[in-house]
Amino acid sequence: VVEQQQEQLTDGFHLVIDALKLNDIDTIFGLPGIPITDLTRLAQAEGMRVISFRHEQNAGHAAAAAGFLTQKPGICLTVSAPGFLNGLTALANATVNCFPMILISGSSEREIVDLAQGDYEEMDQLNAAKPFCKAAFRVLHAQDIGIGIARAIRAACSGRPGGVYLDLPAKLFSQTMEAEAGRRSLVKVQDPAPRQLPAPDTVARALELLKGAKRPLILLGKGAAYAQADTEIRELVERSGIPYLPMSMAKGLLPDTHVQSAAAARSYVLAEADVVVLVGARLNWLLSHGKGKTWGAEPKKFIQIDISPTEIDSNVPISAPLVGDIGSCVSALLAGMGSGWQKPPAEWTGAIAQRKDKNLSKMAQTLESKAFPMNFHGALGAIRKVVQERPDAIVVNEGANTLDFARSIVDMYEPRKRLDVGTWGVMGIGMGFAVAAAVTTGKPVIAIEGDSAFGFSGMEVETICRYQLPVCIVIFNNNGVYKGTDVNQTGGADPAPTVFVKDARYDLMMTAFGGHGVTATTPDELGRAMREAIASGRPTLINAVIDETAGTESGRITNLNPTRAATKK
Ligand SMILES: Nc1ncnc2c1ncn2[C@@H]1O[C@H](COP(=O)(O)OP(=O)(O)O)[C@@H](O)[C@H]1O
Ligand SMILES: Cc1ncc(Cc2csc(CCOP(=O)(O)OP(=O)(O)O)c2C)c(N)n1
Repeated sequence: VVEQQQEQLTDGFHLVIDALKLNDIDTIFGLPGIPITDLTRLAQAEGMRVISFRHEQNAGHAAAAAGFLTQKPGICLTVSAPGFLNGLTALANATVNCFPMILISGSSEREIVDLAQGDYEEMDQLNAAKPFCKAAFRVLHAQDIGIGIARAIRAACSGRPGGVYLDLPAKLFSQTMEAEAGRRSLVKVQDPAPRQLPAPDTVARALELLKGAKRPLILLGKGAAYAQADTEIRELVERSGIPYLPMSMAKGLLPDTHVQSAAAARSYVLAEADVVVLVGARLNWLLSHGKGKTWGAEPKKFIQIDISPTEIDSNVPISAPLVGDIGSCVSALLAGMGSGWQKPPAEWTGAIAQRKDKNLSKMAQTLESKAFPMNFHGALGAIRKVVQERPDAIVVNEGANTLDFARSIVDMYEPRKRLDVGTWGVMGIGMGFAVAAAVTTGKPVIAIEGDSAFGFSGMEVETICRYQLPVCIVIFNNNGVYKGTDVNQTGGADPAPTVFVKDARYDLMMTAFGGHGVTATTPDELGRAMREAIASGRPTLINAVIDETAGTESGRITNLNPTRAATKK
């Protein structure tokens, strides 16, 4: 009889797993520990893929990248307090970048936390999370687990996607309830990201403005990549004949080699365009807030497609806002354009082509550099060729010079194949994004890493080896943060704050865990090692030796550094 009664019961552990599976979530990125260790074990036993990391921040970045790639919220699972806090940076980064993810953390008992009586890992996590996410929920009763997870999924995916926190106190997991009642309490979210169609008059206004443009430009942001409206976006560009500029994670929506890409003439088109169509791109710091010398002397007119109504007019007045999801907005524009759309004046497209050709031929010479030790351009010239051969590979990229140069040198050919530091410029996304890309797509992953950037998540090399993931890490080893030449200004024995151990052997980190490690000192060696890594599918780390005098401090954003006014010692 007891056994029968047991069979008729379920508990918090199983309800969490059943609720996730009911909503087609099959992967958890996390780090086990009290009170969620058994949840990770049970989830694995119930057929979910549980990827266990060495630091929760990397699990969180993986969950966010999985959200960007799949449009389903990536799940990061952590222990309470310090584990939760470690995941918080990734939750905040997901929210800033509009990636759907849910941070689920075990937590201490409410009655002890609220009386500040000193529980194990005591923290009011729900309130700590709220400033850094789209929404935050706590579940206290087993029968509410279904609705709690449903609310978290919808909050993460609907409207502007983002990070959501879900707080599950330890006691919840062992609560039991009738199995049938438990099943009925689960919620399958219907249409978590409902289409939002633009108002017809806003479409007409936008087309009217675009029709009159002499120097139009389309600017594609990572929202356009996330929207998975690839066919509509390509048709908008090609049918209109308007030159386009992809932001870094929108590269590959159309191949970077596309005749209408204006990326190699970026400064010219931003300064000279008269009407700019923003598609899932914010006029934030990455676009100089839509004003100033970057945007030239002539006032611009902006058409902005965005699912967030309050993004409109954030920095400059938007003449023709189109509020809705990108797929619906672009489809409406295409419908309104009809077939006889007038292409932009040849004077405009010709001027762009001229500048593109000049800049591309100048860059081509630098990519053949045989400098020894390698410089950024020589190494990236080799990587560029490998990515051209394997357009299906996913590129992860972080660093300063390593990031800035790779963004313009390494062409992308397919949508959602480039994952980088995004809106926040956060270092440390590398290995988490690489794990998520490999696990989510099964495709080869090429992580192009500055040596300092790699240091933020480097311990996940063990995770990559443990799951035998097809990740090829290329570390641009120039012996320091930015460059390796900084000198100690106090004359003391300590190394300067930005330099590392010279000629470090990062490749041995990979061999330490059974992967393949190799040092490359020339572009040919680098290219060969990458091709071998991709062909073998084996976790590989290539320690690419880069001239420590190459590059600049902070790459292209050196100007953001405050300047020292006082010279007083
Ligand atoms: N499906 C979607 N439809 C419309 N807008 C979207 C969608 N997904 C995200 N967005 C919007 O895309 C924008 C992305 O901007 P941003 O992150 O600044 O891109 P980038 O850095 O590439 O310029 C955000 O304002 C977000 O609201
Ligand atoms: C979480 C966080 N902490 C610090 C920083 C500040 C920073 C921006 S870029 C960077 C690393 C640059 O060194 P790297 O060797 O990777 O670069 P390079 O050789 O020039 O390609 C740091 C530390 C950021 N952005 N995020």
